[in-house]
Amino acid sequence: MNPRTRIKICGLTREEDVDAAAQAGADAVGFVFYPKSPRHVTLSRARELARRLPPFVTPVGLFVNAPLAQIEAACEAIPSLVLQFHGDETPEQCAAVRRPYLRAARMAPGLDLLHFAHRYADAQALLLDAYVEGYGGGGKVFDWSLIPPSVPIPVVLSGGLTPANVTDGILQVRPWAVDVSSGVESAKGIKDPDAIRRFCEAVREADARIAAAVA
Ligand SMILES: O=C(O)c1ccccc1N[C@@H]1O[C@H](COP(=O)(O)O)[C@@H](O)[C@H]1O
Repeated sequence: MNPRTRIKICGLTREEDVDAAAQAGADAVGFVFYPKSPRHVTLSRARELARRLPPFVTPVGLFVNAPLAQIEAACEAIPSLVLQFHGDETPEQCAAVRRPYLRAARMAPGLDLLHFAHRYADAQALLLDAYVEGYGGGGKVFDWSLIPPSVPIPVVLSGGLTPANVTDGILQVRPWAVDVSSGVESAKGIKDPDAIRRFCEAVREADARIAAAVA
């Protein structure tokens, strides 16, 4: 049983959003290094933002088909960085950086998730996202019933989560963690502190209901 669903808030670009996520109880925050994203941050900007994080809040660097040198430079600049591969990276490319990583699985119908998990067995977690044009951050929910019951790697549920649907998502999927970007924004790349707070409260609501059900 997962006693506490971990929370990642992704796509942070501003100091106040980093502070809001940490204060609301986020376990991780994501910095998007994909240049085509409206949430893209430069390495120096991400380093400034990561320096604000209190202890035990993990910075995550999101990459889409980035060159190895760029990923290594990010790891050097932000020593505690965990990686999120959200493109077409092979298992060998993910492993080459020698860092803990999350591997995004874009949930198109027909994807064999167990086979995918087997290929990326070195990943710390599989991050399940809706299939959208442009790789991610699309605010689209996928059909959670496509997730097989026994994925052998921890699952991070993602894709179109909001304060209104995350409780249901956790109760249905029972993921290790949840990840949100557009569902807590007032504009692309601009987080809404109240939405972040409500999102985290909705996660705790799910955890409380799960705990009550097993008590
Ligand atoms: O946030 C982005 O712009 C982004 C760009 C490219 C790949 C992934 C991206 N974000 C990730 O997408 C999922 C779902 O986001 P949303 O909550 O549906 O907006 C999430 O893991 C983000 O980290």
